Amino acid sequence: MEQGQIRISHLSKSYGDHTVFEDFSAVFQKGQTTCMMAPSGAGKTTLLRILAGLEKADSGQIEGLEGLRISMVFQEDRLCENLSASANIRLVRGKKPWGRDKKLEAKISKAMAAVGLGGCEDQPVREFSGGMRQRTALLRALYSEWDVLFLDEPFKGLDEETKELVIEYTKKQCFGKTVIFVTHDRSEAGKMGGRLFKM
Ligand SMILES: Nc1ncnc2c1ncn2[C@@H]1O[C@H](COP(=O)(O)OP(=O)(O)OP(=O)(O)O)[C@@H](O)[C@H]1O
Repeated sequence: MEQGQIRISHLSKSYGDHTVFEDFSAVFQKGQTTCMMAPSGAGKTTLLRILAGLEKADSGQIEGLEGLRISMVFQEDRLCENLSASANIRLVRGKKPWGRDKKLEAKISKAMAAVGLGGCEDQPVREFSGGMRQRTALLRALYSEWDVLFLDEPFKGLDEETKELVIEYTKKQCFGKTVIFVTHDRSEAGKMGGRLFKM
């Protein structure tokens, strides 16, 4: 296998009688963003879950992810309701939610301000709107220590102005890194840049 690639070979996955994909092969370059586009139900989330090791394929092979640290933004935010936004993000750095780390907190505040969440650091996420939660989940994924990042429609439902801000920030954080970004939205794909892959 060539260095610097994630290689998917002859992957098949069914749920009962329903075949999600069969004999699917693809190559993703490391150190780049790949925007993966496909219609709803094509199996994008299933593929990301298999790549992340959360689900097993029925057959096929995945090479190039061995030993790499994976981070992921799910379609659901999966936040800890009673923790503040900042504590949710700190958790993935192995920090206790109630502990204080001034340097990290300053970094988190800066990141939150960059995505339009300035001043909300200490607010419990149960008080957040859907869009605020979504951005917190995105920052949490970006702030974990990762080699490969999977983004499953992370900008869906954000208003256009916020989306611009968040894509700009995400793009900066992902520059030169291995990212697989799933979206239906051609304009989001265009704004994130990178290679377009149609599933
Ligand atoms: N746990 C499951 N059990 C049974 N069927 C499933 C399961 N997960 C996914 N599916 C089915 O597999 C197909 C692919 O689902 P998946 O969520 O991967 O698609 P997707 O391309 O990500 O769709 P969307 O863009 O709408 O999120 C769908 O038909 C879905 O109903």
